[in-house]
Formats: sequence, C-alpha cells, structure tokens
Amino acid sequence: MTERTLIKNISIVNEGQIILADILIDNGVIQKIGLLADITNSKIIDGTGKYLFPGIIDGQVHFREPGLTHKADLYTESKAAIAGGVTSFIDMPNTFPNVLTIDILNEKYQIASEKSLANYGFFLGVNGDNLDYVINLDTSKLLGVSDDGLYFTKKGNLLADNPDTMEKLFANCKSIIAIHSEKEQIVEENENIYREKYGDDVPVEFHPIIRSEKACYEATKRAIDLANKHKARLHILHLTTEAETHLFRNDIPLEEKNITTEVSVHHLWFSDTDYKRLGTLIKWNPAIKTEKDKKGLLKALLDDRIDLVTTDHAPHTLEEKQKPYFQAMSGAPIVQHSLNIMLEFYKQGLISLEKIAQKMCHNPATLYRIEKRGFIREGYFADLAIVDLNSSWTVSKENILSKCGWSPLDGTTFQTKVTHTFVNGNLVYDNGRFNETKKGVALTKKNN
Ligand SMILES: O=C1C[C@@H](C(=O)O)NC(=O)N1
Repeated sequence: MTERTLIKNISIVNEGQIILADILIDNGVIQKIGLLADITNSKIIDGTGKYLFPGIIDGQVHFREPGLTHKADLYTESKAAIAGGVTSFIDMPNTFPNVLTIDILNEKYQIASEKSLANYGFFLGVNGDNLDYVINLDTSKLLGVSDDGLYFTKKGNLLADNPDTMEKLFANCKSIIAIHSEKEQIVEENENIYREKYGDDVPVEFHPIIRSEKACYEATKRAIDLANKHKARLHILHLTTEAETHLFRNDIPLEEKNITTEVSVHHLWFSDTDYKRLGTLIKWNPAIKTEKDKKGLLKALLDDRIDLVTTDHAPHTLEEKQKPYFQAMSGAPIVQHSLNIMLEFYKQGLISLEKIAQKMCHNPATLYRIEKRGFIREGYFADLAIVDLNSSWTVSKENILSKCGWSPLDGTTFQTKVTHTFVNGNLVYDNGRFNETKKGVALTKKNN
C-alpha cells in the first residue's frame, strides 16, 4: 500500500496542454484529477506556482550493472535519475557479461528488483554470434518491455557492421531494432589518419571529425534502407547530425511509424565549441558535433522528425576519462540533469513545456508500448515529477549523485529545480531527501 497524497493547485503539463487542478494519488495510481476537496488521511502537497510532469522515461541509459560497478550501479544511478524527475529507464546491454541471452537479461531484472529506485526495462543485445538465437527467440520468456528493444551497436562484442548480419536481422526480426549508428570502417580510417599525425594524443577537437558526419549519415541511411526493404521496425539511437534529420518523416503519427529516432540531451546542449573547455570529459560516441548540427537537431525535435529525448547516461570514472584521446573512455553521466537542460531551453523560449512532456514522457511510453505510464491520466501509475520553474541552483560535487562523482555540467547554474518525484505513487524524492524503502518495478507492455 502506498500513502494517499493530494497535490493541490498545480499546473499539470500533459498531452499538449497545461491545466490548473488538484490530483489525488492512492494505491499507486492517479485516482482523480480535478478540483478536489481535501481528503482525510492524505498527505497534502501545495502545488501553487509549481508544474507537474509525468515522470520522465529515459529510453537509453548505461547503469553499468552487472560487471562495471566501479563506475556506477543500479542503485546509485537510479537515485540520480529520481532526483532529476526520471521515474523509468531502459538500460543498454553493454554490461558484463554482455546481455546476449535471456538468462543474462533476467539476471539484470532480478538485480534491479532489489536495487533500483526507479522503474526499469532492459535491451537485449544482438551480434553475429547470437543472431540465430535472437531471431528464434521465444518472446514469451522475455520480461517487461524487453521484447520491444533489441540493441545493435558497432563496437566490441556487440559489433554489427557485417552487412550479412544486418540483412539477416532486418529480414527476420519483429522487435524494435535499436541502432547506434556510426559506420565503423569510416571511423577507423579517420582514426588512422589522426594517429599517424599525432600519435596517441590526438586533440579531442578532432573527435567529431574522426567520428564524422559521413560515418553517421551512411550508417543511418543504410539502416533505413534495410528497414524499408524488409518492413522492419527500426529505431536510430542518439542522432547527432543535421544531415541525418532529413532522413526522418514527420507526416505520420508516432504509433504508425516504422522508423523512429531520438536525440540525447548532451547533443542539444554542447557543441564542438565546448571541447576546448571540457576536453575528453565530453568525448561521447557519436561525437558532439557543430553548432549547426545542434540547431538542426532541435529544429527536427520541434517538428517531430525526432521522436524522443534520451540521455545515453554513460558514467565512467574521472580517471578513465582524463587520458590521452585514444584511451579516454567515451560517455559521461547526465541522467540527473536531463529535465533541467530541457527546461533551460524552455526558459530561453526555444521549446514549450508541453513539447518537453511529449518527447520525454509520452513518446517513450508510446514507442516502447509501456503500459499505463508516461501520461497523467486517471488509472495510470502515479509516476510524477513536480518542478519549480523559478528556483536556481548550481551543479557541484556536493549535489552530483552518480557514483562516478563528476559531471560535465559541474558549475552550470540551472534556473529550475525538481522538488518531488513519485514512483508508483510513492514519494521517493522530496526536496533533496530520499525515501529508499520502496523499489521500482519492471516496466510492462501494453497488449496492443
Ligand atoms: O553509445 C555509447 C556507449 C557509451 C558507454 O560508455 O557505454 N558511451 C558512449 O559515448 N556512447
């Protein structure tokens, strides 16, 4: 049983509008939305002047467990997520061992049930070795939303650059094929050119030239051609170039799209002008690119060619990051600050609150067919975030919650603050304090 809570007089951002109302949370779900009388035995939160969002659903994170828990784990990173208003996440399979079988996948669900404060789903990885296994998978054995998410990337054990592997997967797979889209051959050719010139210590400013627009565009175009040819369901992860945005459509509703895409917050926030200041701390794959790309990505997000905002939260220790170019790990922690970043764009007049809710809450739920989450509706799970749009604070070591203890946003002042986060009706985060007694649950799937 969860505590009964009445949030009074709050601006509810949901499904294209903002309405001022009260909301009653009971038994884990949203019971009533409207002008409600005070109810006995309920905790009352005064929402005057504040905004209520559906809890953010982050469609791409790396919480590193099992196998890489010196960087992060399901407890620490879900806690960081909750502080940022993120109530559900879908985690990538490049943990160790790589998630290439149902047994390994189910082990992650088990660990999350014991440790995660937020709700969770996990991608299953695909490579040349487990391709037949994946194609013949009995999806009834998959837990949660996993049978809607297969992840195909291009490095190491999850390498997917082989044209025959790609063709076979697209021809046979019914699940969403999520792709990290960079053509490895082009990247390697560029790496060799710069290695010859600079040795190991290539200036990081060349990262977007090595992991080039061409590498991204050609991989994305190839995946789209394959998806069209085989009528497969394709999702391109973390788009980074303006050029690629023109490959996506906005003339069909999300529910009917066969090909979808997302942008990660750091590709909207940073550009190549930031490499000088932040160096390898913002070395990410795909790379942070130019100002023109950054603007093109926001434009495509606003006109619905891009469907989701995710984080690709990818923590590494500072030691792993502060190394010469070729040894410095790619990725950085950002899940705690994704809503703050998007709200900063709102403050600058670049995006509406309704659009933020669409891209971070409604669309991930629709795309991954997540049951009864992502919207503020009576009868839906009470995953909610209350936001103060006029409260500034500065990111610093003292308030960074990711286990790795640093952030590329250190020193950044945000003008908005998440004050409360509810997960399944439980007030898990309240103005800096956590209630860790209740754990998140596995995301379940809508039937149709
Ligand atoms: O897609 C990815 C993976 C991630 C990681 O570190 O796992 N780091 C990245 O920069 N991009």
